[in-house]
Amino acid sequence: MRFDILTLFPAMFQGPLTESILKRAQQAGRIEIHLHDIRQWTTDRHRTADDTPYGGGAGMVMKAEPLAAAIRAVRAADERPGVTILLTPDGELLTQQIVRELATLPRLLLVCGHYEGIDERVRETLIDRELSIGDYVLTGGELAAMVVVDAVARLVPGVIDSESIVEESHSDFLLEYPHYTRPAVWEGRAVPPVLLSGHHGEIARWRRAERLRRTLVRRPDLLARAAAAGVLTKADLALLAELGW
Ligand SMILES: CC(C)(C)c1cccc(C(=O)NCC2(NC(=O)c3cccc4nocc34)CCCCC2)c1
Repeated sequence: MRFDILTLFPAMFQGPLTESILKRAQQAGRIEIHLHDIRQWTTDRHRTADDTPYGGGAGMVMKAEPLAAAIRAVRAADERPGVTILLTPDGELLTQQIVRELATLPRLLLVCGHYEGIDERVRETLIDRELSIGDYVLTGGELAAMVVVDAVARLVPGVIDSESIVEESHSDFLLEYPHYTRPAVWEGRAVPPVLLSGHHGEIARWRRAERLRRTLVRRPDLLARAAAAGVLTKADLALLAELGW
C-alpha cells in the first residue's frame, strides 16, 4: 500500500513514520510512505503557498494553485488509483471501520491543512473524502495524517504479526480487557487469580466479560454500535443483561 502525504511541513513526519513498526513496514516493502512539500509546486520567487483570506479576517488560507498542482502531480506519480483524503475538523469522524475500509485500498493521498485551512475550491474539485480524527482544535492536519497512516498501515498484511491484530470484528467496538504482567503482587496489589489459573476457557470468558463491562461503563456509545453492527453474541447479550444493560 502506498501513502502520499501532502503537507507544508514534511519535517513534522520524522519520528512517527521513521521509527518502529512503520519504519520496519517500509523497509519490508509492505508499505510506501512518500512525503511531498506543497511548496515544491509554488511558482513565485517567494514560494507562496498561502495568502490572506477574501472577506478579511485573521490568518492565512492555503492557496488553490500550488495545492491543486501538488495533488495532480502526486496522483500522476503512480499508476495505482488512490483516494485523496483531506484531514479536516469538518470531516467524517475516523473509526476503526473506516480504517479497515481504507486498508483495502492500493493507495491513499492525505492532504494536510494548515493556517486557517485550504481554499474551498480545492475541496470541491480534488478532494474525494474528508476525515476528522476528533473534536478538538489542532494547529494543522499533520498529526491527523499520522494517525491515519498508523491506524491503516497496521492492518496492511505483513506489517504486524497477525496474532497481535485483534481480528474479531468486535475489536472495532469493544474496549480492551485489563492487562497484567509480572510481578504477581505489586505494591500489595495482586493479579486477578483467574489469570494465573491456567484455565484458558475461564480466562477467555473473564477477558470477554471485562471487555463488555468496561465498554458498558466507559463507552456505552461503542456498545450501542457493536449491537447495531451485530457483533455481540448471545452470551455477550446475556452477560450485558446481567450488568443491567
Ligand atoms: C469543532 C472543532 C473540531 C473543535 C474545530 C472547529 C473549528 C476548527 C477546528 C480546528 O482545529 N481548525 C484547525 C485545523 N484543524 C484540523 O485540521 C483538525 C482538527 C481536528 C481534527 C482533525 N482531523 O483532521 C484534521 C483535523 C488545522 C489548521 C487548518 C484548519 C483546520 C476545530
